[in-house]
Amino acid sequence: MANHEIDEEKNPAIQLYWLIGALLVIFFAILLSSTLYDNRNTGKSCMCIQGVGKHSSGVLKKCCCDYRVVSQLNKEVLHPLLQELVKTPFFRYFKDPPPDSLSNSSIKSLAALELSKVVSSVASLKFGLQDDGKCHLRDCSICECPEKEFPEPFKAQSHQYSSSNLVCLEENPEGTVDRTIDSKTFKGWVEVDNPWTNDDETDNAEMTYVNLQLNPERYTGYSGPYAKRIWDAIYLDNCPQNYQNLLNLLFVTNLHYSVALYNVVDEEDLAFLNFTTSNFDKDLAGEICPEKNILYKLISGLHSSISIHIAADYLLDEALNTWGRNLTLMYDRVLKFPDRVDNLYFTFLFVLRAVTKAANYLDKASYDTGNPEDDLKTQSWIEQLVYHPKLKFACPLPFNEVRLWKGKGEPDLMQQIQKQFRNISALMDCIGCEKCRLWGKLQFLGLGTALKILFSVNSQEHLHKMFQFQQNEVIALINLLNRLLESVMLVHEMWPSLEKVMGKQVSTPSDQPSMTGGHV
Ligand SMILES: Cc1cc2nc3c(=O)[nH]c(=O)nc-3n(C[C@H](O)[C@H](O)[C@H](O)COP(=O)(O)OP(=O)(O)OC[C@H]3O[C@@H](n4cnc5c(N)ncnc54)[C@H](O)[C@@H]3O)c2cc1C
Repeated sequence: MANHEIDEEKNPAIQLYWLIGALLVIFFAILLSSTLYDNRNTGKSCMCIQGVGKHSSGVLKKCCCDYRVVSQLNKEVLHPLLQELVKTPFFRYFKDPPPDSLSNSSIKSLAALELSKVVSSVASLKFGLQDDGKCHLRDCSICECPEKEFPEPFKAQSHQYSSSNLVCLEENPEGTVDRTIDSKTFKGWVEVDNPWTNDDETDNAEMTYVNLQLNPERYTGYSGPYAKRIWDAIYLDNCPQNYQNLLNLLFVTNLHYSVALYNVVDEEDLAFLNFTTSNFDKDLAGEICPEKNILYKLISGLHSSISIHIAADYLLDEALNTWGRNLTLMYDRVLKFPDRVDNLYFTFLFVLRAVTKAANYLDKASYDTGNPEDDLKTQSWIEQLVYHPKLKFACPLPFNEVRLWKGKGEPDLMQQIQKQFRNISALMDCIGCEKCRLWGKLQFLGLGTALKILFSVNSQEHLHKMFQFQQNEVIALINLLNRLLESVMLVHEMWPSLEKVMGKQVSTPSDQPSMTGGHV
């Protein structure tokens, strides 16, 4: 018996088992301690992806900051700072091509969509997706404003538009735009390509500046099958392999177009078509491309934000030109859908994380508009925004991107998703309403910039090289953050009155704090 025990101890196989056992114990100990460390740093384990689409009960499930924290931070820190920032000369001008240069880029967008793979000619594609501009309000268009309004560094050195080219497309004060051509970039801003967007800022000599403060994102009257068609195409492009659906969409949109033009389809067919298109998003979000869920959430969150801004500044009475809040619209389009509210928060936290991750770069960047007093203020507000102690303490990691892109074949997936997002950005040129196109382009560029910051392919190896931005990208990023923040605050603010108006529970987190201030 004793001999047998000694034999066992000497048996190399048994010794190996012991060794493996010991290693496993060490491995689990390390795992446990790293999880505890993670939780200590972030308050909870942050994945921010899986649970957000489900109905929330007070927190953004598996997310790093709950609704209450987000709400407090917004009110006390982010809202005051962002409202100042977006009014500064640096952040209020966005570089945008004039409408008459869009026909080429629309064709480019369509080419970018690779629809040529499924249909034979670009011309028929153009017919399929180019918009009719069913935007019956003058408020849809933007208008040009005098060159003297611009900071010196923004002014073109050559190729300026003559005053006869400065056609005022509408007379109301909200629509003023300056289309002076910019041929001078800011000192320190580099012209690098953003792999996430279709941004052709570098090669378009016809770019002009638009004053965002004079062109608020609001109701424009752009609606009907044409607007929906763009959204459908955006959601559809979330899943590039799905060419059959793409084909279906083309078929459907062409039929919509035919219906509008020639009335060639009867009511029953139209009901079928509407049913088909309204189900695209659900299909795409859920069953067909679950791995692209994050992109879907970002787009859906942005869609919610746009809808909230439309409802918040709505033309209530066209005859009397009365503008105000349309609570029913806000409820019908966003608040009665828990996933749309969650996606809005998700997108907001995602963009907030991107801004804080790029803190070092943003803090050191040049905000030169030729007016040292303004520029110093801009610099100081940016510094406060990205390093605010309350933000660092309460919500240190609004979104944890580190755990993404770890699987096999992820570089390919990343490139595939980048391409999809570029295609989506390119679709903005197909929007038939000028003001919607402006805000659409800006916000998708902002989202592309956030994606570039968080998911740059080179982020691990070349951290110091990673953050290089075009001026327009930074302007878009900060303005997008402000738009999303305003939407989140509006949702909080509107809850009590919406419950009264609707007479029922709206889709809100159950621990919703009562928000009174923070008018957006
Ligand atoms: C990029 C872009 C910018 C626009 N900007 C403006 C603007 O500034 N002012 C303006 O008045 N109009 C704007 N529009 C038009 C506006 O967004 C709507 O399309 C229009 O008001 C008609 O709304 P709707 O109720 O038919 O639904 P839409 O908002 O067109 O939605 C289409 C379909 O998408 C799905 N859907 C809706 N919301 C979500 C969501 N959050 N997540 C997932 N799926 C969703 C639903 O199935 C819905 O039927 C813009 C359109 C686009 C594409």
